[in-house]
Amino acid sequence: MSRGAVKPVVFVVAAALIDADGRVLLAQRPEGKSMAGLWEFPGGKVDAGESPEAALIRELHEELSIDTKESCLAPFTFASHAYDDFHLLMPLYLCRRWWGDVRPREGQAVKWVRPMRLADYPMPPADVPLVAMLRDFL
Ligand SMILES: Nc1nc2c([nH]c(=O)n2[C@H]2C[C@H](O)[C@@H](COP(=O)(O)OP(=O)(O)OP(=O)(O)O)O2)c(=O)[nH]1
Repeated sequence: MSRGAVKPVVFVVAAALIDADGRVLLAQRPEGKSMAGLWEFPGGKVDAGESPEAALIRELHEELSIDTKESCLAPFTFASHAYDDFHLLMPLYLCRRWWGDVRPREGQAVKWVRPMRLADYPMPPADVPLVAMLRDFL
């Protein structure tokens, strides 16, 4: 039985922000980053010693200048995906309540997208199953 190549597991948290019209926020990965140009759920890597929820609250603040709290983050599903050089483990939370207007702070384009239209936006391969689940759920 092959155990496969050992890759570092990278722990990333992400949120599907859902507005009052049931649209989901996607953010475009900026030039200079890996997978530039693809659309993703806002979020980022969990720091050592940080809880997933605290990391997500921090990332939403840093990237979009919104504030939310742990009780507004509902665990939904997760991605487990082997990229060439690392294995991504990424819980996806649903978030319907936050404070402040979405203001992208890192030069990224953002877009509110109806669930049925999510597939029109090219996303990282890890996200493809998540999008199908979101579309079915919302
Ligand atoms: N935030 C987010 N990251 C995602 C998604 N799908 C997906 O494969 N990723 C990957 C892209 C990155 O490799 C990693 C997130 O890292 P990050 O956003 O904190 O940091 P980064 O782009 O600077 O990372 P890097 O890959 O350029 O080192 O997770 C997603 O929907 N949202």
